[in-house]
Amino acid sequence: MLVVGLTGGIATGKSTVSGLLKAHNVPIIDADVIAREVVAPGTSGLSKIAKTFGSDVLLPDGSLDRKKLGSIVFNDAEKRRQLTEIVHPAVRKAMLLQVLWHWMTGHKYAILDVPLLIEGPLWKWVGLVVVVYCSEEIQLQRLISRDSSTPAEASSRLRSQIPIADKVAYADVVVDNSGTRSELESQVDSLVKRLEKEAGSWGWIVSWLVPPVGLASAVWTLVWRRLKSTVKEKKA
Ligand SMILES: CC(C)(COP(=O)(O)OP(=O)(O)OC[C@H]1O[C@@H](n2cnc3c(N)ncnc32)[C@H](O)[C@@H]1O)[C@@H](O)C(=O)NCCC(=O)NCCS
Ligand SMILES: Nc1ncnc2c1ncn2[C@@H]1O[C@H](COP(=O)(O)OP(=O)(O)OP(=O)(O)O)[C@@H](O)[C@H]1O
Repeated sequence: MLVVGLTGGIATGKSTVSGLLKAHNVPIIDADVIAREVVAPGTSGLSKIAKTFGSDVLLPDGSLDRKKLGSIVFNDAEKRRQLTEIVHPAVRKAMLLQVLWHWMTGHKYAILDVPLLIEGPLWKWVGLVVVVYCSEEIQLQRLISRDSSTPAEASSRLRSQIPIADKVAYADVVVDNSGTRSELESQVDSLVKRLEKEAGSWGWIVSWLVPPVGLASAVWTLVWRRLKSTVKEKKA
């Protein structure tokens, strides 16, 4: 199975692209959704957060005050590291289980929609990296208008990630979302065609029906990816 990493910078349009991919019946595993599930009321994730950041980051109903926690972690790299140390292992485990599920249910490919794919660095473990790009100016404008945030809040979020121009260097496919939504739609249509082609048909059926072939093909993809990532790291 081809596992595709979809990423970008904050507000470059990952969710918009994954919404368009869903309309093509492409299976999506959304890290932002999982990251919310693993800190829902009653989870060990939420208790660890309350222990680390204090009960001030909880709302009266016991759920996470996301705005308050965001204002802490997006202004302090050490606090952000503490939060990711709590949340990311649970997110990675849930994503792996979902990938296995999609493989068992006979999907040729699945998309991992992960905002921090490059920072992770999960990108070394996927077969194809797709980066949704727009300029930093557009990123800021869209972020401010979507979240009704102040320019300062939007900037601190943006600065807590690797700049989008640097992420592009890791991409196998760049989706340029600087233009209109209909321009984006036609790029997504081309992406789906490419995924269908890269995932193959007969080769994929053989790998699925004969698990040792599937395993060998997965190992080969990972070795190839490691070689490619070493070259990219040397260039960066
Ligand atoms: C700090 C939190 C509570 C703020 O919640 P909020 O609802 O305001 O934002 P939301 O979760 O929708 O995230 C919006 C975007 O912020 C960016 N972002 C989120 N966490 C981080 C982080 N640790 N570092 C950099 N950017 C981040 C991503 O681009 C994400 O798509 C939340 O983002 C969080 O729990 N972050 C840690 C988990 C995480 O890393 N999630 C990203 C996917 S694994
Ligand atoms: N081509 C476009 N033209 C105008 N607005 C757009 C376009 N693409 C996306 N948007 C808008 O920009 C905002 C950010 O897009 P989206 O939420 O898809 O980004 P994201 O990368 O998923 O963000 P995050 O990292 O916060 O999850 C949204 O309000 C969306 O409706």
